[in-house]
Amino acid sequence: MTLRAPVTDKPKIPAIELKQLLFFYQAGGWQLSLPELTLQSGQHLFVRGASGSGKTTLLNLLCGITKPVSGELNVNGQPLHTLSSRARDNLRAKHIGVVFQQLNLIPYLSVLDNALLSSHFAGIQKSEVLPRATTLLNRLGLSPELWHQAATTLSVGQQQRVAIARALLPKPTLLIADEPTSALDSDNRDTFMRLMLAEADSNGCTVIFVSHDQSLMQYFNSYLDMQQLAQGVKPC
Ligand SMILES: Nc1ncnc2c1ncn2[C@@H]1O[C@H](COP(=O)(O)OP(=O)(O)OP(=O)(O)O)[C@@H](O)[C@H]1O
Repeated sequence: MTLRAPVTDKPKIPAIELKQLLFFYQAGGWQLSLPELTLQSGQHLFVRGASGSGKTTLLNLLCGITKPVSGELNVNGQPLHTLSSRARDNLRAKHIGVVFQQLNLIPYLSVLDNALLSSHFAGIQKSEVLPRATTLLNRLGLSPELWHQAATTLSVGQQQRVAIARALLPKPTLLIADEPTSALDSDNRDTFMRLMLAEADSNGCTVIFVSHDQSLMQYFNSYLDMQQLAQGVKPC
């Protein structure tokens, strides 16, 4: 008789797990010290904090642009604190969508080509991603007559939507967004937030969203400010 092992649910790997994380730009200067944070896959976290409290620094660490001075930082089970810069870039290209305040659109590329750029870096064929790109641009309110214009001819609010489309197209497991709604009016902001989070949810994507705008907290299932994070408070 063969005895089968009982069927058990695989333990889920947290989307983010950080422990005793320390980062500084120069020794003796400002430092970011975070005792603990765990985010489950699919969680949507809103992070707020005063100017200069380290929000952008934290996002740079989470997406592997910078590396902690000490401590552990695991993203989808990958130990970012041990990976080389190239391995972190690779992980970001394949699994992390990023929208920064500066947007970083390529000025001479069209709206469509800017949106497709992330998929190119993730190694996804254009023919495979094109139908999803056009659907997503439409859903974000960017109509076909805009797709072949240079991205920088668009309003800042439209450019923010191109940047979100670019971040979401390769179906990342983690979306990191730094003030992406700052140039939108309240109607467009509401549409944008709902679309971004619905799109993220449809792929089970974890979201970390940083903003000064406390009214956006209503869209999130968990919340932290930088001060609480520095004290090791768990998201509520
Ligand atoms: N490249 C850098 N070199 C040295 N110090 C830096 C650098 N970038 C940021 N800092 C410092 O690190 C601290 C945190 O900056 P950070 O940009 O992370 O804050 P923030 O909360 O995102 O601010 P804001 O809301 O104004 O964008 C600040 O004191 C800032 O001066």
